[in-house]
Amino acid sequence: MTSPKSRVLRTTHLPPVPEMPADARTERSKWFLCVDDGRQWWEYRPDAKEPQSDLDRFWLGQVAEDDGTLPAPQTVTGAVRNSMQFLARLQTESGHWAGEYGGPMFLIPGLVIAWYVTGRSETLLPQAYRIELVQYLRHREVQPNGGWGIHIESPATVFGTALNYVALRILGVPAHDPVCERARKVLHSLGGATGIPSWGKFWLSVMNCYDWNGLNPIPPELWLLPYTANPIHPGRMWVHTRMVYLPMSYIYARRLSAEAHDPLVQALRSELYVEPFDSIKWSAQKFNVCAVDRYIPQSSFGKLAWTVIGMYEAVHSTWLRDWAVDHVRQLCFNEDDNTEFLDLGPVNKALNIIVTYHACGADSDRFRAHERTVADFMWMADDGMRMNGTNGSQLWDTAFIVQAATEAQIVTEYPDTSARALAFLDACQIKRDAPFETYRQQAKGAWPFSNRQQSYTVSDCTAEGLKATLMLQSALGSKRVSDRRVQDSVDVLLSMPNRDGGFASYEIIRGPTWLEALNPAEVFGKIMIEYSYPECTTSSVLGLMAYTKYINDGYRTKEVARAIHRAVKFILKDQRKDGSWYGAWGVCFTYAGWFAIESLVAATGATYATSDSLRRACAFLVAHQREDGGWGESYKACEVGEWVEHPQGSQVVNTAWALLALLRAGYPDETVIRKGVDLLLRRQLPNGSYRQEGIEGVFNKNCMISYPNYKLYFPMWALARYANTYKDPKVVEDAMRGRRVA
Ligand SMILES: CC(C)=CCC[C@@H](C)[C@H]1CC[C@@]2(C)C3=C(CC[C@]12C)[C@@]1(C)CC[C@H](O)C(C)(C)[C@@H]1CC3
Repeated sequence: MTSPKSRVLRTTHLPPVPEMPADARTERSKWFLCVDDGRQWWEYRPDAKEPQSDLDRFWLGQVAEDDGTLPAPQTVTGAVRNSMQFLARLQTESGHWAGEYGGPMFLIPGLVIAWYVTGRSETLLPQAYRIELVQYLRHREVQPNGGWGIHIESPATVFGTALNYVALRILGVPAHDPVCERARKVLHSLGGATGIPSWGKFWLSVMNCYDWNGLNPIPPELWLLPYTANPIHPGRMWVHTRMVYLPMSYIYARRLSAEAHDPLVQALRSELYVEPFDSIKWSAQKFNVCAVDRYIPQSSFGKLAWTVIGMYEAVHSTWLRDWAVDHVRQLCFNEDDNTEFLDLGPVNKALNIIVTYHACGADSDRFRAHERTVADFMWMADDGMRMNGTNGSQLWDTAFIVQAATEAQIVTEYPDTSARALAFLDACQIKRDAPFETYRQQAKGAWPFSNRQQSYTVSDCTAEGLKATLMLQSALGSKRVSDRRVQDSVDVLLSMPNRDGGFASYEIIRGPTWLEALNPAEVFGKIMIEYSYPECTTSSVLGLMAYTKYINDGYRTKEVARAIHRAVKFILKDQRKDGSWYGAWGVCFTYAGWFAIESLVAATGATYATSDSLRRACAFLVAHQREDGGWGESYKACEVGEWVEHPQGSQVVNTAWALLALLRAGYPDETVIRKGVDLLLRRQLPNGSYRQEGIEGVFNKNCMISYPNYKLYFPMWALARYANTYKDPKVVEDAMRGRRVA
């Protein structure tokens, strides 16, 4: 099969998208979360008579904070029980905990553009979804001036504003709607869409309201180079980067764009810029990125390299390009086939939809399979519908809930919940390696971040899945995951240590650090290759230790011991002078500090009394405790790499991480710890849950991502650890005074 050569994505033969009325809403009581074997998606059933589940109602903001069903806790364990009671209400029939996973503000536009240029299928984005996507974008406008940022807490940027503006217009919001008027004003004040970062230049080009000549090339030929001894083969890049640039290179090579005479395209061309579209010098825009957007400074080496690649683009051979495009198309298909069309993440999902449409057509089975799996990424909540950062965080949340409940010694009090969770952990383990080539790490034996179908190995998810399984099997006295399968997961973990002893996210580090200078995505840091992270390293250490503790059948014993030893060395080396660790995946120092301390204590037997590293780590945390007993970090800490106080004060999630860390380290001053515990007790709602506070997670240093389930289980975990350490102390009255009531 060879790829079609046409460049036009035909859009004008379809009826125009009707105008979306400003008051378009769906009925909150008619949304239902469906699950099947770890998959999850929201359905709108306007005629439904059946009641929603607690889970549906919770995410739609309909669960009372005080429904009078739980006793006010008298002991810390009582507060733990209330948390667990609430969590048990939210478990899905699949056994996993589902949740929202929004935050990034550049995902919806890609999908909406893909929807527009591939035939506007009702299956891909049903009307109810489109209404709620618009609601979400309205809700998430930056206050007070309008526009959108790169994530929900970010100030407005060109990237967020231009792309979401296009999304709204595609979805039928007219240019004169106040939300669009405000966004245009913001966009124009930032210089208009010529200064949009490269991923935005790409999406606007697909919409044909930016010119492909204003974009640095994305040559598909790179994929034809030999892998061995070649540092620039894309297979050596960080998996997210290569899987995004793969379909981008197909679309770029064929310059796929909507039809220019589409009236919406014409309208957008006149709305997005401060100058007339036809007067823009496109080749001068390649490196034009608005200052508020840019996170990574443009290196001169990078600029030179991209200029050379640009020269190649001007003279490239057609037959080589055709060959490369065919190869790339096959790799996209392989990715789809390996992941049951879920793909690695929301960005390559939207891109692969376009590739599939172009290569196979809208009536093909492949395109249909793509349409059907879009819903896995969409999450409905009280503020409308967003696109999640992955197809869910099923395994991640479930593994932590299980571990928190195990430490709280309450899994046997919840036999059904626990049995279902174990069934999910069992089903979620990946049972085979990816059958089709896309340069993947071993997958057989791994646990993924979301579900088995998506099938990507992640080091720490494997370890957390393994730990949770072994703990739960032991607590329940039931064995669903055989020792052989546990050995498979040990194999995965042992395939992952880097030369520095640390563990990266999806794969070992495959490329040289200087590749980072070629990072074409100006808004993300550290994306070209993998890096060792203290969080992933800690989870991996603890996973291997759990294996030794619970199974200990002599399998690869020496290698396990060596991997643990080297990993600990990495963690010690990664500690900063001030005693902290920088968190790459959570906000920020409380997150990484908690992880690092866990593995140092577990693997070395270090105590506060014996270890200088632990003492410094604790001193760092204690120095940042706030007056009210809690800890609160702003997401800005991730951007700047230094502690930044949260403007709204203490956050329950940061407080829980700091407490888990101090308790694990054996920090000797109980009053410090108790003050933090009291803050968690005060903030717990009568139904056992907590209110949503600031954003919890991060990726690539500059984009934040929500982990709303964290507030439901990390406080519970910290309270359980406190109760275990201090023999279930009473909830003192002071702590409960001022407790929040709905
Ligand atoms: C730049 C692009 C492609 C954007 C799409 C978003 C993805 C890159 C993000 C969204 C969720 C995300 C932060 C995630 C991770 C990597 C990057 C992801 C997939 C990992 C798996 C890395 C390892 C981490 O320890 C942890 C498991 C917490 C996260 C989970 C989510």
